[in-house]
Amino acid sequence: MTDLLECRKEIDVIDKEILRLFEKRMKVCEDVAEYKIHTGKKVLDQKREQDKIEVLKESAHGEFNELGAQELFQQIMAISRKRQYQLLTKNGVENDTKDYEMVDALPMTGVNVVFQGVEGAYSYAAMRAYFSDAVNSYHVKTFRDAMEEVASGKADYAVLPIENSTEGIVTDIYDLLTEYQLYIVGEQGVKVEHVLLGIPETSLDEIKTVYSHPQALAQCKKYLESHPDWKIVKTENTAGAAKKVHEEMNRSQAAIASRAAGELYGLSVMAENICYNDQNVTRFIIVSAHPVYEKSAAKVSVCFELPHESGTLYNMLSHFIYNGLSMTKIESRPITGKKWEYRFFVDFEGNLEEPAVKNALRGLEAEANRMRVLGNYGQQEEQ
Ligand SMILES: O=C(O)C(=O)C[C@]1(C(=O)O)C=C[C@@H](O)C=C1
Repeated sequence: MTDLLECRKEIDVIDKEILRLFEKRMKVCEDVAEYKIHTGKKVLDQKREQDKIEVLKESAHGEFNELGAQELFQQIMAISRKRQYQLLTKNGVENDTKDYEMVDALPMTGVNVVFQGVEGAYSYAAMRAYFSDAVNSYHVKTFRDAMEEVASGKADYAVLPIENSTEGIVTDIYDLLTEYQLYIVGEQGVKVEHVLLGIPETSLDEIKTVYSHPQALAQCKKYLESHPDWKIVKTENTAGAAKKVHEEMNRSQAAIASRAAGELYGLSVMAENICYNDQNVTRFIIVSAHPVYEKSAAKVSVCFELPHESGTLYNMLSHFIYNGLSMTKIESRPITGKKWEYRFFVDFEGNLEEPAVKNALRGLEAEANRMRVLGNYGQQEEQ
């Protein structure tokens, strides 16, 4: 029988040799980086990598080692690229974020701010919480309209809901973010406490129809399930539902919306705390046409598409891990016109000024099919 200690000793010697050769190889890669910095040649050369893998596989013995060699050298070359991205950053080679401008603080007074919905909507509450009273605010009917207002320059900022802690992401906003060349410059959380609103002095057994936005209906689904005979009707926003009940003055109608919307439209609260999650918060983003970020910005949002190949997502995420960046969120959305292909949205902690962030973005930019930095915003969470 072979001796384990002997085997381990032999492995230690081999590993030392592998490490010596790895470091030797990395030194050569640094020379390659220098060449690429001077010539502007791209770090990633897929053809060269494929050719190398083929040659190495041919030299390997047996199927198992062929696959092993492929995986090993793919990793070695991925590390080589990451070292090269670091050197490019160190040498001040510009990347995709070169148009981003850092500011001490965003202009917040005398600006035009658009939100979707009507007054009394949660977007309105988010707008009020984020901006001072010194802004000119107005509302539009749809999320797309809000995006258009910013894209055309009529509004400086739009306030849009992107995620709810109970129901998850607002998919329309994710899709619109890829359609419009706009930037996330801020975020605001709003605690969402839905109530059932009706005509004053109406009782629950008079209700036949309940109006609200699909997200609010979903957040209150347990409550609605306890009233199976009610007809549920979707509206464009919660405050709009309250407005409708107020305008139609029909005692059989009720709306699910905020207490503030009820006050605005003179409706009574018929049931409180009807959302099944009492930690129900909606996160809103502040969108601008200008790629700016505040000095204190602590969160980066990116989106990218990937080739339909095994391991591509793993490779992309390795850029965050390798650069010590903490990923706080990942989402995917189907790409229209490309069946079973997805666009990924990742949030991670950092500021565009940090070398680690620059390195990771450089890697994503070079290795994803399409990559865009959606914004750098948000404050560091208080400890
Ligand atoms: O040969 C190059 O151009 C390199 O940058 C070196 C290297 C490697 O490590 O072998 C790394 C990245 C390229 O995608 C291809 C190969």
